[in-house]
Amino acid sequence: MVEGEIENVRKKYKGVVSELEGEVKRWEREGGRLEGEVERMKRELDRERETVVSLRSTLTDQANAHITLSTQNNILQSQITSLQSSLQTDSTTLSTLSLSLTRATARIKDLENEAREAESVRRKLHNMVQELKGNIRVFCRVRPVLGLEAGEEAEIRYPDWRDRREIVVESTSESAMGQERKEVYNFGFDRVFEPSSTQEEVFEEISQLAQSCTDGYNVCIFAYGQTGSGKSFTMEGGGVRLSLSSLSRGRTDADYALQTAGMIPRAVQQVFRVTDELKSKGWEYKMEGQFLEIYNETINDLLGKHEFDKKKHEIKHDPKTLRTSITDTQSHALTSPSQVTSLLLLAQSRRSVAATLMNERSSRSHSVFMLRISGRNEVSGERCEGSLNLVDLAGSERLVGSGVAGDKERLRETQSINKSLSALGDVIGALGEKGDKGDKHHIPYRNSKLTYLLQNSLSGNSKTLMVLNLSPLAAHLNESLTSLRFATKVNNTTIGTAKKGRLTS
Ligand SMILES: Nc1ncnc2c1ncn2[C@@H]1O[C@H](COP(=O)(O)OP(=O)(O)OP(=O)(O)O)[C@@H](O)[C@H]1O
Repeated sequence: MVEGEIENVRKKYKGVVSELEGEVKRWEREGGRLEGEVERMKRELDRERETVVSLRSTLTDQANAHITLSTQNNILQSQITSLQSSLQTDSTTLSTLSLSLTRATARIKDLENEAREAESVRRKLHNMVQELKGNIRVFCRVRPVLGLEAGEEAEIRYPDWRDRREIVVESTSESAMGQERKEVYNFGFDRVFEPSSTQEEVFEEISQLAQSCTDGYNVCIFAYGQTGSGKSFTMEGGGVRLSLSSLSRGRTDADYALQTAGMIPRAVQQVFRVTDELKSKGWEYKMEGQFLEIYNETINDLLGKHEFDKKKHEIKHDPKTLRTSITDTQSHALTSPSQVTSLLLLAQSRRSVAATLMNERSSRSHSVFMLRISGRNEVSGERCEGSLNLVDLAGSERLVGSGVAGDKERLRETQSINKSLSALGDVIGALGEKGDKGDKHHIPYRNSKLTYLLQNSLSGNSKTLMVLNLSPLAAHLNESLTSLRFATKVNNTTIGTAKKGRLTS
């Protein structure tokens, strides 16, 4: 029974036991899992410990770096403070300096104005000296070396940089003993223009003179010099003859023509401007112009009705009015500078037509642009008459060599040129002597067409300027010296003080 009882109990608890056994196994598995977990946590803890150690050391490093940086920061801060203070000082100095600069600039402006005024006083005094000296002036202008001529220059110096009145020419020759001999020639004129001088600069010196025709003076401006020395360039300008150098600098024809406009267009422009300004003072002006050429002692009208002037012209001087007229020539009423430009172009084209027909005729003839001006002042009742004659003389070179003697036409041209140029020199010389001998002294105006044509503008009562044009080339040195001597003779002549052709009605 007990056994039965045990068996019953065993049966009764068998399920519980197996359940408990299952529970024990589950707990054993859980224990194993927890042990693994503990193992993993331990490893993790170790890693974290290592991390903490490394972080601590990093922290220490960072703390050290922080200390270094804050030290540097302090140093920089103090540097900034010191820079700021020196900046402050500098900006104060700068303000002082800029104030001094403003004052200095103003002073420079004042001084420049003073210098300009002094220069204009000097110019006026210079002009007064000129007036006292007489009314003939001589300018000398040396043209630049042209492209292909480089390396062929003569030795020419301009030592008088202030007043620009001297020119020194040096020539080297070989003596009979074979020794090199250097000769130095000094010349002085009223003004010397170096090759770099512009047309504007030349006109600045001439403008007062040209303008005086509006005050009733007779003014004569001659360009003298050998062929190719720049006479036409000076009187008429570079015109449409574009130089290669100007093209390469990208200039247009119009720019070049404007910049290189010569004394004739500039003088005409100025006369128109001045007469326009004088309108407000009651003056009314009438202007008329002629353009003549004297070739082989005959006069040709470059502005006549026909392209070729075949007429014979006579020069007439009215002793009462002192007016000069040339029979059968056209006198054009001048109304605007642009109309004058067209007339000049017409004259130029007629000269070049003639030049192609007759071997370089333009350099073998004189051209005379004559502007007559008469003014009337309705308010004051004054009247005045003046004239402006701008003359481009024939090439002054002496023709040597067998070719000329054989060439009849060339010989005749040369004789005509020599005759008229020496007549011009004689007239100027005689005008100089007239001062000593009184009015009865004979002036040989009739010795050439040129001097006879300009008789009334070449008296002691008129203002005369000769612009001597020189070539800069060594090959032309002898010709240049001859020209310089001729111009010196003219320059040493004293002719009377100019008188205005001012009449009172
Ligand atoms: N001041 C200057 N600047 C630039 N070129 C110049 C100057 N003077 C003259 N020339 C140039 O030199 C050359 C000769 O000048 P130009 O024809 O005026 O001489 P000229 O004395 O009138 O000669 P001709 O008696 O043959 O008429 C031209 O090509 C001209 O353009």
